[in-house]
Amino acid sequence: MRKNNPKGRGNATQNSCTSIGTRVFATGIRCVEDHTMMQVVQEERRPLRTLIRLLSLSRPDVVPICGAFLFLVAAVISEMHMPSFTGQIIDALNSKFDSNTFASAIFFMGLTSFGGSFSAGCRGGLFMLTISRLTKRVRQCLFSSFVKQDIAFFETTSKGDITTCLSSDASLMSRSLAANVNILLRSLVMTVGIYCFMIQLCWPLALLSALESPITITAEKIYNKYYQGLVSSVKKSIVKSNQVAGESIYHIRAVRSHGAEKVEQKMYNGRLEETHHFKIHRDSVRATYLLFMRLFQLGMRVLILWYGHRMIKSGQMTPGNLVSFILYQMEIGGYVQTLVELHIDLIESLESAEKVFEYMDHKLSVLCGDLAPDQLKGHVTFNNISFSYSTCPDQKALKNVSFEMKPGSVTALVGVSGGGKSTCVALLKHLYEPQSGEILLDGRPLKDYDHKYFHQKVAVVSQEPELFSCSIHNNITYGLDRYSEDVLQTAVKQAHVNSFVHSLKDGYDTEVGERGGLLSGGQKQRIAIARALIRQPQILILDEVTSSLDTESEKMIQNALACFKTQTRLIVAHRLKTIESADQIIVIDKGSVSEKGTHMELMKKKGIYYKLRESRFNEDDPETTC
Ligand SMILES: Nc1ncnc2c1ncn2[C@@H]1O[C@H](COP(=O)(O)OP(=O)(O)OP(=O)(O)O)[C@@H](O)[C@H]1O
Repeated sequence: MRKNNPKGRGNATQNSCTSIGTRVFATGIRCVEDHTMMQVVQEERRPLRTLIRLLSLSRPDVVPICGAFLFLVAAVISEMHMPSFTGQIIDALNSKFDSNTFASAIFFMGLTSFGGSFSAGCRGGLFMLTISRLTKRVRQCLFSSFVKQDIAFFETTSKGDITTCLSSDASLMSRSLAANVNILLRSLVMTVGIYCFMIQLCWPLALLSALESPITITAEKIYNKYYQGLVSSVKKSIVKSNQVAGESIYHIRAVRSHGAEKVEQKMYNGRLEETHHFKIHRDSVRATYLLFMRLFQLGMRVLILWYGHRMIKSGQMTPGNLVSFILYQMEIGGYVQTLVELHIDLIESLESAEKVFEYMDHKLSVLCGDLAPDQLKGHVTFNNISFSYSTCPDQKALKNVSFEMKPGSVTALVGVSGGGKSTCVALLKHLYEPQSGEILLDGRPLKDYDHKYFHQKVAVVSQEPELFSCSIHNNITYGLDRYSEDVLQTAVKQAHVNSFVHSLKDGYDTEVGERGGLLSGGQKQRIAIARALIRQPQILILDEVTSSLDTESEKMIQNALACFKTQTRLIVAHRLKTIESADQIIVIDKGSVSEKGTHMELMKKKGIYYKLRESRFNEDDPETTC
C-alpha cells in the first residue's frame, strides 16, 4: 500500500529553508505548495484513471455493453412518450368522447409501455451479464496475480485482506461500471406523501390504486422466498470459491514448491464458472419478475383510467384531477436519494478498484528463467548469502553464509532455534531472493531455472506436510501434469503409503479432509514422501521431518526416506541419530556458519556442535529442540 506523508515532507523542507534564510524559505514554501498542488491534481485524476482502466478491462464485453446502452435509450424514449399519450387521452376525454382516439391512444400507450418495459428488462439483463463476466475476469486476474506473488507478500498482507479483495472488492469494482445507469433501474415507486395527495384528489381511485399494494406485496413475498434461495445458492457457491482460494493462499508454499499454480487456477476457474451460472439464473428470474410486475402495473393504470373516466362522467372528478392523479402515480420517489446513494456507491467502487489494481500491479522480486537441462547433477553452492525478511529489514536472518552440497551427498543443518536453518531451506526452495550473494545449482543461479522444472527437481518433505482437501491420490500427484503409473506405484510402495491405504474403504480416493485433518501425522508424512518420490527429484530437503512423530512412525518414515539414495539431501533435524552419518554437518548460529565438518570432526573440535550434542541433542529427551 502506498502511503503519502506530505506533512512530514513539508516539515523537512521547511526546516532546511528556515536555516538558510527568508528568501529560500519562501521558495521552499512555494516548492511545498507546488508539490502539494501536484499531489492534489494527481489525487483528483486517480479516480478518472481508475475508471478508464476499469473500462478498458470491460473491452471483451463491448457487444453486451453497447446492446445495454441501446436498450437503455429505447426505454428512456418509451418513457418520454408516456405523457404525450396521456395528453391525447385528456383530449379525448375533454372533447366529445371519441372512442376511436381513446382506444388508439390506449393501444399505443400500452405498446410503448410494453416496449419500454421490455427494453428495461433487456438493459438490466445485459448489464448484469456484463457485471458478472467482468467480476469473473477481475477475480481470475487477481487470483492469478496472488498465486504468483512472492512469499514475502503473504507475510505482509493479511489473509483477510486477500479474501476481501477477491470477494467484495472485485464485485464492487465491477458494479461501478454500471453504477451510472443503475440510477435508472433503482427507482422507488409510491411514497406515503403521494398516497396522501391521491386520497385528497379522489379516495375511491386511491383505494383502487391501493389494491395494487397487497397484490404486489404478496407477489413480492412469494418471489422473495424463491429469490432468497437463489441468492443463497450464489452465496454458497462464492463461499466454495473462497475456500478454494483460501486453501491455495494458505498453502502457497506448497503450491509454489510443486509448481501447481495452474492446477489451482483451473480449480478456482471452475468454481467461478459455477458461481457465474447461479448468478445468471438468479438475475434472469429477477428480470422476468420485474417484467410481469410492470405489466401488472400497466393493467392497474388502465383500470384506473377507466374508473377515472367514469368518475369524470358522474361529475365526481375533473379531467385535470385525473391527470394529476395519474402523474402522481407515475411519480417515482426518491430520485435524489438514489442519486446520492449512487455517488457514494461510485466512490466506494472506485476505491475498491484502486485496491484491486494495486494488488494486480504488485511487482515480483523472485524471478524465474527458462533453464531446464535434461541432466541435473544436484550440485548446490551457497555463496556469501545475506538475507533479511521484508517484515524485519533491519534484522539479518543470514550473514555471509557459504557452503557446498556435492551431488548425492547428505548435508545436515543444525543449530539453536532461530539460528537460521529454516531460512537456508526457504532460500534453497527459491521462496525468497537473498539481498546479497547467490545460490547456485549446477553452477547456475536459481533464478535462471524454469519455475516448474526447478520445483520438480527440488522436492521438500517438511515437519507439517501441506495436504489439500482432496483424495490421497490427488495429493500424491499434486502439481504434476503427467506421471507414469509405474512411477506412482513405486513411489507409494517405497513411501509405505500402501500399507495404510489398503485398509481404507475408498482406498486412494479417500478424502484427507481440510489440511489432511483426517489422517495421522505419520500418514501425512508418508503421503508427502510419496509426493516427493513420484517427482524423481535431484535434490531433497527434509525439514525436521520426524521431530513430531512417535518411534514406530519415525522408523517407517526413516525406511521410506532411505529410498532417496542418489539425491543431494539437505536435512534439518532435531535428533542426532539422523545426522550422525551425514557427509557434512553445518552449524548455523545467529545467522552465520559457525562450524562445518563430519560428526567425528566436530566432536573432536569440542565447539558449538559438541555442546549442542551434550546439552540438547539428547536422544532421551525428545522434547528438546535445537
Ligand atoms: N517470516 C519471517 N519474518 C521475519 N523474520 C523471520 C521469519 N522467519 C524467521 N525469521 C527470523 O529469522 C531468524 C532465523 O529464523 P529461522 O526460522 O531460519 O531459524 P531456525 O534455525 O530454523 O529456527 P527453528 O529451529 O526454531 O525453526 C530468526 O531470528 C527468526 O525470528
